[in-house]
Order: sequence, then structure tokens, then C-alpha cells
Amino acid sequence: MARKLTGTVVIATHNKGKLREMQELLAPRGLTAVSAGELNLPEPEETGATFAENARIKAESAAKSANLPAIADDSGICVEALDGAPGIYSARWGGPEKDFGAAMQKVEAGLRERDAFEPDQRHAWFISALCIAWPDGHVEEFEGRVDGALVWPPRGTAGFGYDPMFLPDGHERTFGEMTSEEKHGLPPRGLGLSHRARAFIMLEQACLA
Ligand SMILES: O=P(O)(O)OP(=O)(O)OP(=O)(O)OC[C@H]1O[C@@H](n2cnc3c(O)ncnc32)[C@H](O)[C@@H]1O
Ligand SMILES: [Mg+2]
Repeated sequence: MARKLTGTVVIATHNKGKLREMQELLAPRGLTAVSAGELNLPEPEETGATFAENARIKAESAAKSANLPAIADDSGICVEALDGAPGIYSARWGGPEKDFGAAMQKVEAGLRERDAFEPDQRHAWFISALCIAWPDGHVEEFEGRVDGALVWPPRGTAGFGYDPMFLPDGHERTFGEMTSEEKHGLPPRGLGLSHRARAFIMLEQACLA
């Protein structure tokens, strides 16, 4: 049995787009959320070799500093033709300026080098690894994934990061062209579309239901 999450929880991210999505995904779940920024928490170095390891580093660091349960998300986009890159390096491809226009161009340049112009050569997936850590050391972990294809040029100004070039399978609009409600695709209208919404549905079933 997973441990239940109640009361106040820290959202352990320093990414504004991700923070907004995590607040939206937690809002209907009856918890009070406070962000790492509001608590002035330090940003730990992401030294893990996997999404799950990095999520755990961020959640444990925030739980210890704040003495509250903390939820972290480590996520990224994996491109099949680039052997899974940028993967856990997705944030780092934005550089110190966090320039995801440039990061998307780098992905596109990699695809062109491989002559990948057909949709089936442009397969990619987003991963969201979530970790809830409690101050006593207990953790619960979840992972969500969404598959799609990369489009060029990028489309839409909604969302963040690589959203404008990601077209989820079965849809005609990129994440950059969707409202956040559509990107989440939450019940009752959807069953969870984005990697993050899918991971949060598992979290809810285990730790909130
Ligand atoms: O570590 P925190 O503080 O949470 O913030 P971050 O931006 O560094 O987050 P990550 O280390 O998890 O890096 C994930 C990167 O992958 C990209 N990414 C993750 N989820 C995404 C999404 O839903 N849409 C678009 N890009 C996403 C985005 O560029 C993120 O910066
Ligand atoms: Mg990060």
C-alpha cells in the first residue's frame, strides 16, 4: 500500500511552466501546495543517470529543506532517431539562457542530419518521472509517457519547453497549440494525455484516492 499524501505539499520545481501544470494537476485533489520558489529552496544538482533518479534527488532535497512532503518531476523529450536524446539532458539543451527555440532547432538539425523528414522517422516521446518524498525518507514513484511525432516549424505559443514541436499521436494540434486542459486531457473528458497528467493519475490512484 502506498503512503497517502495529505495536508501541505511542496512542489519541488524551479520551472514556471511545469509549476503551473503541477498546480493544476494537484488542484482538484484537495491538497495545499507551496512551491520551491516561495520557500526559497535551493536547486539541487541533477546528477542522476535516469529521470527517476533525478526526480528523487529533487524531491528528497526539498522534503529535507522544508520538512514537508515534496513532489518533484523530472521530465524530458526522447527522440528515437537521436538514440533517445536529449532525454534527461532536455533542460540542459536549452543552455544557461533556457532558450528552447534554440533547443528545438538543435533537435531539428539532428533529424535533418539523419534525413528524417517523414512523420514515422520523427517519433519522439515525453517522459515524466514523479517522486514524492517525505521528511522521514519514505518515497513513492510514478512515471508517465506520451508518444508522438516532431513537426517543423514549431506550432503554437502555449505550454513551455519543446511543446510547439510535439504532436501527440492521434491529435492534430501540437502541445503548443493546446490549452493546458487539453494537454492534460484529464477525466471526465479524457483519460490523461500528457506524460505529466498520466503520471499524476497514477499518483492520485496510489496516494490520494
Ligand atoms: O528541474 P526543475 O526545477 O523541475 O525544472 P527543469 O526545467 O530543469 O526540469 P527538468 O530538469 O525536469 O528538465 C525537463 C526539461 O524537459 C522539457 N519538458 C519537460 N516536460 C515538458 C513538457 O510538458 N512540455 C515541453 N517540454 C517539457 C523542458 O524543456 C524542461 O526544461
Ligand atoms: Mg532541472
